[in-house]
Amino acid sequence: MPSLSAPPSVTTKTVPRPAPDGMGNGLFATEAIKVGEDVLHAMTPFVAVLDSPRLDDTCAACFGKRQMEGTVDLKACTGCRVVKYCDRTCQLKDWKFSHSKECPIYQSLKGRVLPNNARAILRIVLRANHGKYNAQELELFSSLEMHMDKIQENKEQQERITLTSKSVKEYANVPMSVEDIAQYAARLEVNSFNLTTAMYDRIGLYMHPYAALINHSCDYNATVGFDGEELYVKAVKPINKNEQIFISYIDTTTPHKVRRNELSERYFFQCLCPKCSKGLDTAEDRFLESYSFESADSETALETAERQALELMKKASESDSNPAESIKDLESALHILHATSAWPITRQPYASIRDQLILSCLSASRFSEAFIHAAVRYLRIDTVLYSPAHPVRQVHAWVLAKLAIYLSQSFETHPDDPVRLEEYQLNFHFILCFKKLVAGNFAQVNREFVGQGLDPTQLPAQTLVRQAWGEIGEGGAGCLG
Ligand SMILES: C[S@@+](CC[C@H](N)C(=O)[O-])C[C@H]1O[C@@H](n2cnc3c(N)ncnc32)[C@H](O)[C@@H]1O
Repeated sequence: MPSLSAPPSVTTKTVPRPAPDGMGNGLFATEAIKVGEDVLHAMTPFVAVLDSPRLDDTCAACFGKRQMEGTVDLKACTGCRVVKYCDRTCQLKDWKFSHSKECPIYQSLKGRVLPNNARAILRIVLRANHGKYNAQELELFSSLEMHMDKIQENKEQQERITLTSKSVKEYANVPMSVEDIAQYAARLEVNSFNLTTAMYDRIGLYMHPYAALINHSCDYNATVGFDGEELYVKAVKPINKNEQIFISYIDTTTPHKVRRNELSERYFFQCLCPKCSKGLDTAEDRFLESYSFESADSETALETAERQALELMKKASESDSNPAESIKDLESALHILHATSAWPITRQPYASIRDQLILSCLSASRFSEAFIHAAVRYLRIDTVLYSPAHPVRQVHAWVLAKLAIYLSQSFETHPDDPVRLEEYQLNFHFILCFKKLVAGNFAQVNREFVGQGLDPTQLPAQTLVRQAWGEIGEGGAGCLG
């Protein structure tokens, strides 16, 4: 192994070294790290690009950070009209990073927008060929696992990578072979992160060759988050000196079989973490034990329910569906799972359907309903699915607190006022910036409730909401399915 170390733009309490159990290299703690502390902080990405639908509503330089802090009128690049920026500062930054090289290429495509992975590979190729990476960054990148042998066994994946690499070579017009570009593409597939907002919504892909050294465990001790273009890895469990850092590459709230398939398809390994070693004996899989199979068809009934619920969830997430239609579909999906009498509210896809339903309710200004589902999620679901310090729990806690405050103040006193959703969401975003989130904890949320004179059982005359709190308190959340 070449001597790998963190580039100067990274602050970290880790060191890379070979990891056990065929994991390749990994990162190990150089000192004890407390819950909530930074494991790693990278100031800039090796490459980061927005997903195509986000090009229109998110700044391609700060990735929405400035939009969270106040109203920003995004302006399209006058050259290519593909990317948008908050202002000249953001534009100049991206121009220097690599847009000066890619802008003429985008222009030549005459309105056709390359998919996100092609845009990312193009950026890496252009930057590498113009000497914009230092030797240390390139050495780290070249050391990363790419599983070329496995990719070559998969005809579809191989063809996709070759096709993208050929196009990138043609557009970039650089003295690099298609094979070398294909290696960049393969490394990107295995090593990129989902770039997310502070609300953990995916907006693009992000690659950092030092952070990419972190291996996966479904029983992880750290999580990744973003503040604009900065990447943070925070401890969600106490980490001892010399202990390996683990994050989760996938949604670990899904059953064992789903996790195993996702990890082997995209990352080519079998997870041997403590959670996977338990096989079916975990909260995600144990639910069938209490289900009495009366006939051979019973298991099929559960599978049918799951399929129908997933279909409705997919339909609801299609970009052109209006929020009221989505709410109907998502409620039907919840009812299908609830009607099996065997599906705990913590088992996927129940939890994800509810997450989506909360977003649809907010988009449709149906805040009482959003509140009820947010309360069930915070009190009954997150406590099972996530460790107490997990940032997702903090995002959900803030959403709940803000909804409670909103419902108790504005909603009650001005029932006829049209709700200005933009303002409302902006307010959310402002509060939910990543640094604040991870520094926060549940006591803070509770203090906010109390500080606002809010006892959830004493909320104003919102019968539905008060009733829901009562039901949750009595452990009756299942009836909200
Ligand atoms: C993002 S890279 C992590 C860094 C990698 N270990 C390396 O040396 O380049 C992902 C790859 O690491 C390996 N890996 C990560 N977590 C693993 C685990 N829990 N068990 C086995 N291999 C793992 C797999 O080869 C996977 O495709």
